[in-house]
Amino acid sequence: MKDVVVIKCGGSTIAELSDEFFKSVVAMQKNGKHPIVVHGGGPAINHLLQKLDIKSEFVDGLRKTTEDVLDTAEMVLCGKVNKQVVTSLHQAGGQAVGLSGCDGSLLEVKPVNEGMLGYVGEPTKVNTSLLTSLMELKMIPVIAPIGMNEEGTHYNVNADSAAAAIAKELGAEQLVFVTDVDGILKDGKCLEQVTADEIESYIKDGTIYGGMLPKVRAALSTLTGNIQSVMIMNGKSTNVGEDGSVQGTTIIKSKMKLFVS
Ligand SMILES: Nc1ncnc2c1ncn2[C@@H]1O[C@H](COP(=O)(O)OP(=O)(O)O)[C@@H](O)[C@H]1O
Ligand SMILES: CC(=O)N[C@@H](CCC(=O)OP(=O)(O)O)C(=O)O
Repeated sequence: MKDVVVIKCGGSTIAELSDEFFKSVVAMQKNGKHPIVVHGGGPAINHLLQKLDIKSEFVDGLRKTTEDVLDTAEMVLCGKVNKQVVTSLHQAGGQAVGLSGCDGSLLEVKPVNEGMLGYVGEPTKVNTSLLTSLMELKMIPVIAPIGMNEEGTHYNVNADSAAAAIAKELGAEQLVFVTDVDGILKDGKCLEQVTADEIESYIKDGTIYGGMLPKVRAALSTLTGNIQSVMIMNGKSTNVGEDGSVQGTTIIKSKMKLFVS
Protein backbone atom coordinates (compact mmCIF):
# COMPACT_ATOMS: atom_id res chain seq x y z
CA MET A 1 0.00 0.00 0.00
CA LYS A 2 1.29 3.43 -0.96
CA ASP A 3 2.37 6.04 1.61
CA VAL A 4 2.51 3.66 4.58
CA VAL A 5 4.81 4.79 7.37
CA VAL A 6 5.55 2.27 10.12
CA ILE A 7 6.62 3.89 13.38
CA LYS A 8 8.02 1.62 16.07
CA CYS A 9 7.83 3.21 19.51
CA GLY A 10 10.25 1.55 21.91
CA GLY A 11 9.21 0.78 25.45
CA SER A 12 12.33 2.69 26.50
CA THR A 13 10.75 5.96 25.42
CA ILE A 14 6.95 5.52 25.34
CA ALA A 15 6.35 7.15 28.72
CA GLU A 16 8.36 10.19 27.60
CA LEU A 17 6.76 10.74 24.19
CA SER A 18 5.31 14.23 24.04
CA ASP A 19 1.83 15.34 22.97
CA GLU A 20 3.62 16.89 19.94
CA PHE A 21 4.92 13.48 18.95
CA PHE A 22 1.40 11.99 18.84
CA LYS A 23 0.08 15.13 17.12
CA SER A 24 2.74 14.71 14.43
CA VAL A 25 1.56 11.12 13.81
CA VAL A 26 -2.03 12.34 13.44
CA ALA A 27 -0.88 15.23 11.21
CA MET A 28 0.97 12.75 9.03
CA GLN A 29 -2.34 11.01 8.37
CA LYS A 30 -4.10 14.31 7.64
CA ASN A 31 -1.34 14.96 5.06
CA GLY A 32 -2.20 11.79 3.16
CA LYS A 33 0.19 9.26 4.73
CA HIS A 34 -0.91 6.04 6.42
CA PRO A 35 0.84 5.74 9.77
CA ILE A 36 0.94 2.45 11.66
CA VAL A 37 2.31 2.38 15.20
CA VAL A 38 4.00 -0.77 16.51
CA HIS A 39 4.99 -0.50 20.15
CA GLY A 40 7.27 -2.27 22.59
CA GLY A 41 7.14 -2.21 26.35
CA GLY A 42 10.30 -3.89 27.66
CA PRO A 43 10.73 -1.72 30.80
CA ALA A 44 7.02 -2.03 31.72
CA ILE A 45 7.25 -5.83 31.37
CA ASN A 46 10.38 -5.82 33.56
CA HIS A 47 8.52 -3.81 36.16
CA LEU A 48 5.58 -6.23 36.44
CA LEU A 49 7.86 -9.30 36.31
CA GLN A 50 9.79 -7.86 39.25
CA LYS A 51 6.59 -7.22 41.20
CA LEU A 52 5.47 -10.80 40.54
CA ASP A 53 8.94 -12.11 41.38
CA ILE A 54 9.30 -13.81 37.99
CA LYS A 55 12.86 -14.01 36.67
CA SER A 56 13.69 -13.21 33.06
CA GLU A 57 16.85 -12.61 31.06
CA PHE A 58 17.81 -11.42 27.59
CA VAL A 59 19.87 -13.19 24.94
CA ASP A 60 21.07 -10.86 22.15
CA GLY A 61 18.26 -8.42 22.94
CA LEU A 62 15.51 -11.09 23.04
CA ARG A 63 13.75 -11.98 26.29
CA LYS A 64 13.76 -15.67 27.24
CA THR A 65 10.04 -16.34 27.57
CA THR A 66 8.56 -19.02 29.82
CA GLU A 67 4.78 -19.45 30.11
CA ASP A 68 4.70 -17.07 33.11
CA VAL A 69 6.83 -14.48 31.30
CA LEU A 70 4.57 -14.76 28.23
CA ASP A 71 1.43 -14.19 30.34
CA THR A 72 3.04 -11.14 31.94
CA ALA A 73 4.32 -9.71 28.64
CA GLU A 74 0.88 -10.18 27.06
CA MET A 75 -0.89 -8.46 29.97
CA VAL A 76 1.46 -5.50 29.86
CA LEU A 77 1.73 -5.09 26.07
CA CYS A 78 -1.89 -5.75 25.08
CA GLY A 79 -3.66 -4.64 28.26
CA LYS A 80 -1.68 -1.60 29.32
CA VAL A 81 0.79 -0.15 26.83
CA ASN A 82 -1.40 -0.69 23.76
CA LYS A 83 -4.31 1.19 25.32
CA GLN A 84 -2.00 3.99 26.51
CA VAL A 85 -0.81 4.57 22.94
CA VAL A 86 -4.38 4.42 21.58
CA THR A 87 -5.41 6.99 24.20
CA SER A 88 -2.49 9.31 23.39
CA LEU A 89 -3.41 9.26 19.68
CA HIS A 90 -7.05 9.89 20.57
CA GLN A 91 -6.03 12.88 22.71
CA ALA A 92 -3.97 14.13 19.77
CA GLY A 93 -7.11 14.17 17.63
CA GLY A 94 -6.67 10.84 15.84
CA GLN A 95 -8.75 7.67 15.53
CA ALA A 96 -6.67 4.70 16.63
CA VAL A 97 -7.46 1.02 16.93
CA GLY A 98 -5.40 -1.20 19.21
CA LEU A 99 -4.62 -4.75 18.16
CA SER A 100 -2.23 -7.48 19.09
CA GLY A 101 -0.68 -9.76 16.51
CA CYS A 102 -3.25 -12.40 17.54
CA ASP A 103 -6.23 -10.28 16.45
CA GLY A 104 -7.43 -11.17 12.97
CA SER A 105 -4.34 -13.40 12.62
CA LEU A 106 -2.38 -10.22 12.11
CA LEU A 107 1.01 -11.73 12.96
CA GLU A 108 1.57 -15.42 12.29
CA VAL A 109 4.78 -16.54 13.91
CA LYS A 110 7.12 -19.48 14.42
CA PRO A 111 9.44 -20.02 17.37
CA VAL A 112 12.89 -18.46 17.03
CA ASN A 113 14.62 -21.19 19.06
CA GLU A 114 12.22 -22.90 21.44
CA GLY A 115 15.00 -24.72 23.33
CA MET A 116 16.95 -21.57 24.10
CA LEU A 117 14.32 -18.80 24.19
CA GLY A 118 11.00 -20.54 24.91
CA TYR A 119 7.92 -18.69 23.65
CA VAL A 120 9.73 -16.14 21.48
CA GLY A 121 8.31 -15.91 17.98
CA GLU A 122 9.40 -14.41 14.71
CA PRO A 123 6.83 -13.30 12.14
CA THR A 124 6.21 -15.62 9.18
CA LYS A 125 3.10 -13.95 7.77
CA VAL A 126 1.29 -10.61 8.18
CA ASN A 127 -2.43 -10.23 7.50
CA THR A 128 -2.11 -7.01 5.58
CA SER A 129 -5.77 -6.88 4.48
CA LEU A 130 -6.88 -6.14 8.04
CA LEU A 131 -4.40 -3.25 8.27
CA THR A 132 -5.32 -1.95 4.83
CA SER A 133 -9.03 -1.95 5.73
CA LEU A 134 -8.36 -0.03 8.94
CA MET A 135 -6.23 2.53 7.14
CA GLU A 136 -8.89 2.99 4.47
CA LEU A 137 -11.28 3.85 7.33
CA LYS A 138 -8.74 6.50 8.44
CA MET A 139 -7.92 4.52 11.56
CA ILE A 140 -4.35 4.38 12.87
CA PRO A 141 -3.51 0.75 13.74
CA VAL A 142 -1.61 0.41 17.02
CA ILE A 143 -0.02 -3.01 17.29
CA ALA A 144 1.24 -4.92 20.34
CA PRO A 145 3.90 -7.51 19.46
CA ILE A 146 2.27 -10.76 20.57
CA GLY A 147 1.84 -13.26 17.73
CA MET A 148 0.22 -16.65 17.24
CA ASN A 149 1.09 -19.83 15.35
CA GLU A 150 -1.39 -21.88 13.32
CA GLU A 151 -2.33 -23.96 16.37
CA GLY A 152 -3.22 -20.84 18.35
CA THR A 153 -0.16 -20.82 20.64
CA HIS A 154 0.85 -17.29 21.58
CA TYR A 155 4.44 -16.04 21.31
CA ASN A 156 6.30 -12.99 22.55
CA VAL A 157 7.68 -11.12 19.52
CA ASN A 158 10.37 -8.46 19.72
CA ALA A 159 8.64 -5.24 18.67
CA ASP A 160 11.44 -4.29 16.27
CA SER A 161 11.02 -7.51 14.31
CA ALA A 162 7.21 -7.14 14.35
CA ALA A 163 7.51 -3.60 12.94
CA ALA A 164 9.95 -4.71 10.24
CA ALA A 165 7.75 -7.63 9.14
CA ILE A 166 4.71 -5.35 8.91
CA ALA A 167 6.62 -2.66 6.99
CA LYS A 168 8.05 -5.21 4.59
CA GLU A 169 4.79 -7.04 3.93
CA LEU A 170 2.88 -3.78 3.34
CA GLY A 171 5.58 -2.38 1.06
CA ALA A 172 5.84 0.61 3.39
CA GLU A 173 7.47 3.81 2.24
CA GLN A 174 9.26 4.34 5.55
CA LEU A 175 10.20 2.52 8.75
CA VAL A 176 11.25 4.54 11.78
CA PHE A 177 12.48 3.22 15.13
CA VAL A 178 11.82 5.67 17.93
CA THR A 179 13.95 4.90 20.96
CA ASP A 180 15.79 6.39 23.95
CA VAL A 181 19.07 7.24 22.18
CA ASP A 182 19.78 9.65 19.31
CA GLY A 183 20.62 6.79 16.95
CA ILE A 184 23.49 4.33 16.66
CA LEU A 185 26.26 5.67 18.85
CA LYS A 186 29.96 4.99 18.31
CA ASP A 187 32.52 6.39 20.74
CA GLY A 188 29.73 8.54 22.18
CA LYS A 189 28.84 10.15 18.84
CA CYS A 190 25.65 9.54 16.86
CA LEU A 191 26.37 8.09 13.41
CA GLU A 192 24.48 9.91 10.68
CA GLN A 193 24.46 7.04 8.19
CA VAL A 194 25.52 3.38 8.39
CA THR A 195 25.61 0.58 5.82
CA ALA A 196 24.87 -3.13 6.26
CA ASP A 197 28.62 -3.95 6.21
CA GLU A 198 29.41 -1.32 8.84
CA ILE A 199 26.64 -2.70 11.05
CA GLU A 200 28.12 -6.21 10.83
CA SER A 201 31.50 -4.90 11.95
CA TYR A 202 29.96 -2.84 14.78
CA ILE A 203 28.16 -5.97 16.02
CA LYS A 204 31.44 -7.92 15.89
CA ASP A 205 33.45 -5.29 17.79
CA GLY A 206 30.72 -4.79 20.42
CA THR A 207 29.76 -1.23 19.42
CA ILE A 208 26.22 -2.50 18.83
CA TYR A 209 24.82 -4.75 21.57
CA GLY A 210 21.72 -5.51 23.65
CA GLY A 211 18.49 -3.78 22.58
CA MET A 212 20.17 -2.24 19.52
CA LEU A 213 20.79 -5.71 18.04
CA PRO A 214 17.17 -6.62 17.19
CA LYS A 215 16.72 -3.07 15.86
CA VAL A 216 19.57 -3.19 13.34
CA ARG A 217 18.77 -6.80 12.38
CA ALA A 218 15.14 -5.85 11.79
CA ALA A 219 16.20 -2.76 9.83
CA LEU A 220 18.50 -4.75 7.56
CA SER A 221 15.79 -7.35 6.89
CA THR A 222 13.58 -4.66 5.34
CA LEU A 223 16.13 -3.11 2.99
CA THR A 224 15.20 -5.46 0.18
CA GLY A 225 11.98 -4.04 -1.21
CA ASN A 226 10.38 -0.60 -1.25
CA ILE A 227 12.22 0.61 1.81
CA GLN A 228 15.49 2.26 0.84
CA SER A 229 16.52 3.34 4.32
CA VAL A 230 15.48 2.91 7.93
CA MET A 231 15.75 5.61 10.55
CA ILE A 232 16.61 5.25 14.24
CA MET A 233 15.81 8.37 16.25
CA ASN A 234 15.28 9.64 19.77
CA GLY A 235 11.71 9.95 21.05
CA LYS A 236 12.61 13.27 22.67
CA SER A 237 11.65 16.16 20.43
CA THR A 238 15.04 17.85 20.90
CA ASN A 239 16.46 16.07 17.89
CA VAL A 240 14.25 17.82 15.35
CA GLY A 241 16.44 20.34 13.56
CA GLU A 242 15.55 24.02 13.28
CA ASP A 243 14.39 23.41 9.71
CA GLY A 244 12.09 20.62 10.95
CA SER A 245 14.37 17.87 9.65
CA VAL A 246 14.58 14.78 11.82
CA GLN A 247 17.98 13.78 13.14
CA GLY A 248 19.17 10.30 13.96
CA THR A 249 20.90 7.39 12.24
CA THR A 250 19.87 6.36 8.74
CA ILE A 251 20.57 2.73 7.87
CA ILE A 252 21.17 2.04 4.19
CA LYS A 253 22.18 -1.12 2.33
CA SER A 254 25.39 0.27 0.87
CA LYS A 255 26.94 3.54 -0.16
CA MET A 256 26.69 4.38 -3.84
CA LYS A 257 30.05 4.17 -5.52
CA LEU A 258 31.16 7.36 -7.19
CA PHE A 259 32.94 6.80 -10.50
CA VAL A 260 35.20 9.56 -11.66
CA SER A 261 36.10 9.47 -15.34
N1 LIG B 1 25.78 1.39 19.44
C1 LIG B 1 24.69 1.68 20.15
N2 LIG B 1 24.15 2.92 20.03
C2 LIG B 1 23.07 3.27 20.77
N3 LIG B 1 22.46 2.45 21.63
C3 LIG B 1 22.94 1.19 21.79
C4 LIG B 1 24.08 0.76 21.04
N4 LIG B 1 24.33 -0.53 21.38
C5 LIG B 1 23.43 -0.86 22.30
N5 LIG B 1 22.58 0.14 22.56
C6 LIG B 1 21.50 0.09 23.53
O1 LIG B 1 20.27 -0.06 22.87
C7 LIG B 1 19.27 0.61 23.63
C8 LIG B 1 18.01 0.78 22.80
O2 LIG B 1 17.37 -0.48 22.71
P1 LIG B 1 16.17 -0.86 23.70
O3 LIG B 1 16.57 -0.58 25.11
O4 LIG B 1 15.69 -2.22 23.36
O5 LIG B 1 15.12 0.26 23.31
P2 LIG B 1 13.63 0.21 22.77
O6 LIG B 1 12.78 -0.09 23.97
O7 LIG B 1 13.44 1.59 22.26
O8 LIG B 1 13.54 -0.84 21.71
C9 LIG B 1 19.98 1.87 24.05
O9 LIG B 1 19.37 2.50 25.15
C10 LIG B 1 21.38 1.37 24.39
O10 LIG B 1 21.47 0.96 25.73
C1 LIG C 1 11.05 -11.41 22.54
C2 LIG C 1 11.15 -10.07 23.18
O1 LIG C 1 12.24 -9.65 23.53
N1 LIG C 1 10.02 -9.37 23.32
C3 LIG C 1 9.96 -8.07 23.92
C4 LIG C 1 8.64 -7.44 23.51
C5 LIG C 1 8.55 -5.98 23.88
C6 LIG C 1 9.59 -5.15 23.16
O2 LIG C 1 10.15 -5.49 22.13
O3 LIG C 1 9.80 -3.95 23.76
P1 LIG C 1 10.94 -2.86 23.44
O4 LIG C 1 10.58 -2.23 22.16
O5 LIG C 1 10.82 -1.94 24.60
O6 LIG C 1 12.27 -3.56 23.37
C7 LIG C 1 10.08 -8.16 25.46
O7 LIG C 1 9.61 -9.12 26.05
O8 LIG C 1 10.62 -7.19 26.06
